[in-house]
Amino acid sequence: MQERERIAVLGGGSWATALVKILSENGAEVHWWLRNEEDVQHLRQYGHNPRYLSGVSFHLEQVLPSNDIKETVASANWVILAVPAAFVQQALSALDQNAFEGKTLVSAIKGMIPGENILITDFLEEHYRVPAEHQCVIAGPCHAEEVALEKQSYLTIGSHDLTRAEEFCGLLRNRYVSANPLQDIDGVEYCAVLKNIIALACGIAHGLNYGDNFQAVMVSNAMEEIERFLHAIMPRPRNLTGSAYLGDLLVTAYSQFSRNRTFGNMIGRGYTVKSAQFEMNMVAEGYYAVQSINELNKRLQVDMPIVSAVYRILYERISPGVEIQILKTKFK
Ligand SMILES: NC(=O)C1=CN([C@@H]2O[C@H](COP(=O)(O)OP(=O)(O)OC[C@H]3O[C@@H](n4cnc5c(N)ncnc54)[C@H](OP(=O)(O)O)[C@@H]3O)[C@@H](O)[C@H]2O)C=CC1
Ligand SMILES: O=C(CO)COP(=O)(O)O
Repeated sequence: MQERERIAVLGGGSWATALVKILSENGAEVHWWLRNEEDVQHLRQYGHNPRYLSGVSFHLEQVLPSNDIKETVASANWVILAVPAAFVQQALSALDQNAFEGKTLVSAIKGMIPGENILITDFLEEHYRVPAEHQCVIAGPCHAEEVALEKQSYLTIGSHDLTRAEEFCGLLRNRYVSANPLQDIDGVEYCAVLKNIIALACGIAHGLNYGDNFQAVMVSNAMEEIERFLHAIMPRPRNLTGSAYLGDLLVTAYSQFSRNRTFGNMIGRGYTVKSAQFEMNMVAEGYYAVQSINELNKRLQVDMPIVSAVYRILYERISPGVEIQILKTKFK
């Protein structure tokens, strides 16, 4: 009999929960690290994550929840990181530098390490010596909430090593998930970071009562902004209309499930950053990412009017109304 794949999933939020569902239902043995002891106890007793996608049931012979990150990582060949970027350093702090030796690391994170302003894959290479070719990223337009409902979804697995990416695609594919490999790992990682910032801008405009006509122009201008940034930081031929680029931007910009759009909408309606964060109970990666991209762009000097507007609104307390009014004059 073929041995089961052993996969570690690190993180207890919506995306980690959705990934555990897909992987365990496909027959893998999933070692699942959650930071909260009570959540682990609840999962062990009832087979549900009490706080995220709580309607999803897990078979406990295949899903092994734990608070012990060392043991969780040591038990698996594949390690999936699904913690919001801002908490990655804290989450991994109990692990030593060689903890990931011989394993494939898969980042499901759409964010950057704040302060260091680097991608997750670069962080893993620099701090945990994980070679670039041992890494994958999960990209594509896919909300955890729709995975829970088993709605048709598409994922793109980025990796320098296409064989490894294809192997991981095989662990994900099922009745409602299609998965395809792609070599542009840095491009999809940066694009995922940027689309969250654009979704904040879309939410802000919606909160200010701008309509679909304006948002469509915002999104098409955003695609040009993303293209300029990618060309400056990681030039290579890529098809930006692909679902891991344009598709991911569209789902975040328009979906009712989008954390970033929801957060932006609250800001547009006059909430402070603190009150919007308190109200949401989930993490809008774009809030942290806009600071990193703004910092990187001091060197690159790419023309990024939407990203700059979001930065000024969130970090310099410039009025959302004023910033969107300025953008209005720049769009065509
Ligand atoms: N949700 C989605 O559909 C998708 C998400 N992603 C990406 O997945 C990553 C994880 O996001 P997602 O699952 O949505 O997260 P959620 O917003 O659903 O949940 C927030 C998570 O952050 C944790 N958290 C909050 N505050 C802290 C803190 N101070 N220290 C440590 N952990 C904290 C929470 O832990 P606790 O519950 O213990 O408070 C919880 O696990 C992000 O990079 C996101 O962009 C990618 C694709 C789809
Ligand atoms: O990246 C995501 C879906 O592809 C999730 O981010 P949002 O919740 O902000 O849309």
